[in-house]
Amino acid sequence: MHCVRKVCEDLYWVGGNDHRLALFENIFPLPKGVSYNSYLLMDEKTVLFDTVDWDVCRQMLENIRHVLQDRPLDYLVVNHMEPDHCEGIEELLLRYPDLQVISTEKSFLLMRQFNYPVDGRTIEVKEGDTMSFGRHTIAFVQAPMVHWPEVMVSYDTTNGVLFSADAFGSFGALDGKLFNDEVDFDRDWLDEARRYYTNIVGKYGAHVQAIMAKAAGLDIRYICPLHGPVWRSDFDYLFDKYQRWSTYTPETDGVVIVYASMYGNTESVAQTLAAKLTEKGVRHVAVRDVSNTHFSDLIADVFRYSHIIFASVTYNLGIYPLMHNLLIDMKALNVQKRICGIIENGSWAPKAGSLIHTFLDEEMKQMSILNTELTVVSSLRPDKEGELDALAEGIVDTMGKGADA
Ligand SMILES: Cc1cc2nc3c(=O)[nH]c(=O)nc-3n(C[C@H](O)[C@H](O)[C@H](O)COP(=O)(O)O)c2cc1C
Repeated sequence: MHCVRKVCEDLYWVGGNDHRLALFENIFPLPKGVSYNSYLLMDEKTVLFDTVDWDVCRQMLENIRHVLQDRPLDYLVVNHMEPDHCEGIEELLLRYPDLQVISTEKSFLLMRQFNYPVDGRTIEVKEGDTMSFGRHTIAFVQAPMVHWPEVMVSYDTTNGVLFSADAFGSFGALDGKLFNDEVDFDRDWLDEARRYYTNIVGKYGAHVQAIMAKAAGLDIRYICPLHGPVWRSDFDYLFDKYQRWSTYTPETDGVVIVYASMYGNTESVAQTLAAKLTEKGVRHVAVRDVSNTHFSDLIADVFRYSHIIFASVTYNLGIYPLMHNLLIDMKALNVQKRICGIIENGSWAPKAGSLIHTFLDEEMKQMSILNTELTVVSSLRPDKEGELDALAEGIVDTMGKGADA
């Protein structure tokens, strides 16, 4: 059965939703599913913007057939040549023998590498090129590294629709609700949108800034991303989030305490610190066990909060492996400009604290470390509580002051 939504005059969402896929990119859990968005423009020519993953390809084909009725598909614009948006290409080329594919030089190179049979059916576009399909004229804008090097976005100069590729996307299936104003985005979508952005595009903040600067000059009325809701209102809300995330500016004045604990003693310190902070009036305090929180959630948290407290046991003279992995992931995704606190635990030769300190200091950018570092020897005894209080004070004193505090 077809499942289509009208976006605006002449334009239809013809993508698909998937609740069965366990892991996006074979790594990120999808508790709320995922959508693959594909958009069909019905002008004097018919133009499809991107395709979908193989899992929902039949759904997309049925949707396209339903909207086209007996018309052929004339053009396919490929804004992003990642396979989750391209698995429909081959099938479309077979079904529509006159179909031509519009994309960038790099994108066609990738298409050939991935064995999509596009040869002889390509129209190459570059920055600033436009094509008219009747009433609608589309401008093509390069957006390299948002999130692959070949990416472009397409802008319909006639009605202000921006086909934004992976930018402004989110994990989560649409489940019938296409537009941002049909959902409570802040309540139901923001966490998954943050997890999507920070883990998928987070590394490329400077490139996201570049495309946002280009977008600022456009009269945008709709943003059509490749995953998640279509935006047709509240652009300031969305741009504010993207501005913060892409400049590594915290979204929330608050603390995420990430702990690694094998027997519960370090966990107990983390809980006590959380209680002390809450008592001191800090409203946003999150406590995460590094062993049972998926790293993609931890990455979303460290992008979100102004303060990160690392509380780790020493493990064979090193940092607990999962905590070490988190630090490596944070570095890989360019996390920076945070205020950090360190709590270490060791029973005979505590080392985790100094190693975390060195990592933050030498491997990462603009991480400000509170000088109230705390060493716990096996368990926190009452005579050490003053040191934990001092750490809590240091956190409260630097709240709202950014990483330069
Ligand atoms: C496998 C293993 C390796 C450890 N290696 C060290 C170590 O190299 N140096 C040290 O001081 N403590 C070491 N410890 C002790 C822990 O760092 C920590 O003090 C202890 O597990 C209590 O904290 P917890 O209850 O939060 O797990 C080790 C513990 C385990 C189980």
